[in-house]
Amino acid sequence: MFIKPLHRVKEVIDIPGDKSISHRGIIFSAIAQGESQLYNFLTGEDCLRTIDCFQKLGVSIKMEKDFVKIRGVGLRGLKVPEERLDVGNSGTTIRLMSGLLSGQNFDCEITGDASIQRRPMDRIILPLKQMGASIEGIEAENLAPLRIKGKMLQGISYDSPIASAQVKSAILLAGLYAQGETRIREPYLSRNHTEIMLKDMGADIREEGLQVICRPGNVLYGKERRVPGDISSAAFFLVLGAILGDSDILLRNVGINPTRTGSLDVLMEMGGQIRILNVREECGERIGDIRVKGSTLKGIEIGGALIPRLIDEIPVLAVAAAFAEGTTVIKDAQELKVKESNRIDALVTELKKIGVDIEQKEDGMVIRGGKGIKGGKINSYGDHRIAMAMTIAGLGSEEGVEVDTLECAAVSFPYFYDIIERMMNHEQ
Ligand SMILES: O=C(O)C1=C[C@@H](OP(=O)(O)O)[C@@H](O)[C@H](O)C1
Ligand SMILES: C=C(OP(=O)(O)O)C(=O)O
Repeated sequence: MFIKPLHRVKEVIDIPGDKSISHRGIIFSAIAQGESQLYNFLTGEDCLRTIDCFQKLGVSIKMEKDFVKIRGVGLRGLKVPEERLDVGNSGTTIRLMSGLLSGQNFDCEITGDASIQRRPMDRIILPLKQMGASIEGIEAENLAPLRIKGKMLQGISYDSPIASAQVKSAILLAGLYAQGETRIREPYLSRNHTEIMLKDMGADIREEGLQVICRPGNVLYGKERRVPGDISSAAFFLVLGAILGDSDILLRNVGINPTRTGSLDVLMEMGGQIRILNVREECGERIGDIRVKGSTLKGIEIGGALIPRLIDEIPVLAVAAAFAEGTTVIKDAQELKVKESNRIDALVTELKKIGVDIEQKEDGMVIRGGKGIKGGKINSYGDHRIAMAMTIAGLGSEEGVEVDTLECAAVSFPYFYDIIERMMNHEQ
């Protein structure tokens, strides 16, 4: 698709449901007692895969008009699946489910697409084995497909070398089935939706700074909840509004949990005209509307504790940096190499092609901005965040950008290109 340059955008956009919270809504409701209803559930491909896996584990999950209805089977009610579970492109699904499946009283296998089969699983295999799990790569060590044999687990105290909510959540899910207490400590705080939702459903979970403590034994209760809009999806339009001169975009009902708002902090520090309005809380998650106006941006340094708070937004923040006066340094972000694609390689290669002065580093990149983006043809590597970030680059470019595959956006933002087409057809 050819993305033609826009000069300004005035829009009100309802952002689709948060991917992390939608996954957790299915997983925790499946092992709860009673029925749960999830409103504003993200019908992206990743979350549909999570539904499919739990249906194969014997859980009744139905898509109603406005919500997803899950009939919980209780902690011990999952059934042996008749076939291998397939998570598609979703790292969150395979890692969280591996923790859950390790503590069942049956064996099963789980896999995903080519990208999932390249992503590291040792980060969960190692701590889960310490808990007594039996989990191994079937074709290659520490890679999916995985064979998981249900075992009696023991609680552990684990110092995670990386700040990863997927690792933390896998261990907490195993901890629900373990004997004794489970503790996880991470170097920086990663998103805490698991802690918030499990607590809200009745689990004995405590957060103490960078440490989470889980005690088994409590029953989880199903309930009705509304999934906040995904700030990782909102970020594409935050950047678009900021880089296009006379723009004014209002994004409604966006999750602004402080463990997720790194992109807001960064864009504001860069000079972005951003206001957060109508802040409220639902089921422990903070929600607000975000308004962004055309801004004059300046380069900054992004690293350390900020990284887990904006990890999925780095592709589009790199686009913002191309429009910012001065230098932007992104460091401590080596995790980007093990996402759906190697996002450091992808960003540096593709942004260079469309005229950005960008230098690759081992743990990130340096962008000398202020010259904007010229245009050209890019490769998205089938990675949803790269395709959408390059689309925003195209809208802000001088000559337009040809983006190769658009289908991958459906992984996390199913109607992204409907919004983009509408904007291009009605240049305001
Ligand atoms: O737990 C989650 O829902 C997620 C955690 C992050 O991954 P890591 O835990 O690997 O950092 C993030 O990149 C991913 O999109 C979703
Ligand atoms: C990394 C991502 O997701 P996952 O790890 O669930 O595949 C993402 O959505 O950018």
